[in-house]
Amino acid sequence: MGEPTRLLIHGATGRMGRALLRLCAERDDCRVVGAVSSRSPAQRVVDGIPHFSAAELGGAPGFDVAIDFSLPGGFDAILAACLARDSALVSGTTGLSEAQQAALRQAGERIGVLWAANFSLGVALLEELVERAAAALHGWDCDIVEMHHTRKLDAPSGTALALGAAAQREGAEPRYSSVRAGDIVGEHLVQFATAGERIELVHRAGNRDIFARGALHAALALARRGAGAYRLRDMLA
Ligand SMILES: NC(=O)C1=CN([C@@H]2O[C@H](COP(=O)(O)OP(=O)(O)OC[C@H]3O[C@@H](n4cnc5c(N)ncnc54)[C@H](OP(=O)(O)O)[C@@H]3O)[C@@H](O)[C@H]2O)C=CC1
Ligand SMILES: O=C(O)C1=N[C@H](C(=O)O)C[C@H](O)C1
Repeated sequence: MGEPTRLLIHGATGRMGRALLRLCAERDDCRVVGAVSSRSPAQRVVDGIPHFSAAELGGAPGFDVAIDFSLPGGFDAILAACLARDSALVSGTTGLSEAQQAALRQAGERIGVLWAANFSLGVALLEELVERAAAALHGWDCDIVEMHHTRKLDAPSGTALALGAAAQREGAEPRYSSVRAGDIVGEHLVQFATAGERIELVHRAGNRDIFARGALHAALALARRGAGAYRLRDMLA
């Protein structure tokens, strides 16, 4: 095995950031060289990992790939930091604006970038199943119901919107419903309905490790690729 891939975790104190730090600590093919969050005190070192606040991002050490699970307000800075250092970026931050998505695609001309609304294997398959069902079910109503914990800020979820794009058919717009309750990690139901029958496709996340493992897999694969705007399915093939 070669040198471990150097990772910067952006959004490190959050629910996803903490899962990533824990999973990285169990592996020897990657090394976290820096952890960034909006408010981490300057020069704090936890378990040997230097933490930086968003304002100190420029002082973080060199890294091969940044993994970003933060908020849209932090996205421009991490993308700029990756461009400035010729480092790759894997992002799972949802609620990005059209302009931020366009900036990410443009960055793909210079560095490797990969954004996904959901890094679980199950949702990657669900998207394909929804595409297939939508292609076969002309004229059926499509409803997407997503449920998440009460701390989630964006609605509909990024995954619901991605599933909606997969379900898009001429003349039939999917409808979205969002539930925010308790500590639900993430559930997505795609229902196709017509007179007398319904099809339901459901994914339920039981913990955040499924997303963190997918993002780590994508980051290590992206480190071996050149510039480009990749999708998660490019890294699963
Ligand atoms: N694609 C996927 O598979 C998944 C995507 N997500 C998405 O990931 C994102 C994070 O989710 P979650 O971990 O639950 O959120 P949390 O609120 O738990 O964590 C957010 C993290 O981002 C940091 N942060 C906030 N603003 C900034 C900023 N301006 N600059 C740098 N860091 C910042 C916070 O730092 P501080 O604590 O200091 O404020 C914190 O570390 C959300 O957009 C969520 O929808 C979540 C799960 C899976
Ligand atoms: O914020 C979350 O928690 C999640 N966000 C993602 C989304 O918006 O789809 C993925 C997952 O459902 C958890």
